[in-house]
Amino acid sequence: MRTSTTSRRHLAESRGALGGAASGVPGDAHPTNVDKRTVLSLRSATLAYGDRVLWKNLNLQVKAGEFIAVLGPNGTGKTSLLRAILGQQRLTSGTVELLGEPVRHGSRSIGYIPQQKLIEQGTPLRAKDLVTLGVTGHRWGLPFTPKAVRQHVDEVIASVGATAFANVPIATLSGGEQQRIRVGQAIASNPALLLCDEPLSSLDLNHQRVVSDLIDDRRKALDAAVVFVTHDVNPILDKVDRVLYLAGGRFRIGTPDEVLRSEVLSYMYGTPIEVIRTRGRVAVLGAPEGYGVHNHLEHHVDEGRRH
Ligand SMILES: Nc1ncnc2c1ncn2[C@@H]1O[C@H](COP(=O)(O)OP(=O)(O)OP(=O)(O)O)[C@@H](O)[C@H]1O
Repeated sequence: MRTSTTSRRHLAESRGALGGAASGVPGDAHPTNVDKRTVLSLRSATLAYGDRVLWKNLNLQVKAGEFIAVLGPNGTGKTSLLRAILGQQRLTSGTVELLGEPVRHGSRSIGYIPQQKLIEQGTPLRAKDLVTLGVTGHRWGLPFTPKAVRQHVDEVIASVGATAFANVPIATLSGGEQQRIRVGQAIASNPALLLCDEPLSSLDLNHQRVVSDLIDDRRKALDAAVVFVTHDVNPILDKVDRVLYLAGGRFRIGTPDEVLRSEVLSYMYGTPIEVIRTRGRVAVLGAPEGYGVHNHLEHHVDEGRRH
């Protein structure tokens, strides 16, 4: 049985998960939530490109059903973290395990939802073909799709609300419709872990809600863990159990209330940062030039002040 959001939050808080910086304090040193399956485990994980250390001594255990948001400015290594979990990027040191085994490239236990990018006109694939690819993987191209697979694909397509456009060339669909299909493709193999790389970027507010609800529904239905990279936590704030915040070569892990605080982010950025909560949204003000984020959040604060 799944725990409620409140009790899951409580569990996350009781883990005392806040901590971890480039200086080496581990983030998740004492996970006590032993009643749930550990899906993803990073231990003393460090990634450097040459002399440039993106993150160091990162410890993170993610349980089945847990929703983790990965936040931080451009270039801090969020996508590199996903690549390491996907087995596409070797760690400089430390380990990353999926369901107790070292990660390997092409694992069927991971569903990956990439950034929203419009598919080129003329691409011959139908929505249904893309979801079938999520089931058959490397066996794509077989002349014959077994009936059981076809039935499963239909169920997945129905679960993401895409039945009406299942047979339409995907390039002709809207951005929101295409992103539904990508969610369908990612969940088609019933993955234990869903990795989402800014899946809401360039979607309008309505479709951000639709797609984030879809991911969350699938998380609940599959008891899947979710690691969700985003520049704006607000569309998913009500779903997030814990945040991994990367900035300035440092990281912090904890509940949104623990991490999204002025004193925590000021320390990480090395400059005064103001975190404001308004109308259930979070705004981060004062990130230094060059960090390239959060300007859009200031917009939300302005909106709040106008009303
Ligand atoms: N294979 C690589 N070799 C060298 N440097 C790399 C490599 N991959 C990424 N980088 C660099 O590492 C840094 C982190 O990149 P990454 O894409 O992980 O950041 P990010 O936090 O996802 O950024 P954004 O928010 O802009 O998408 C960037 O400066 C990038 O140029």
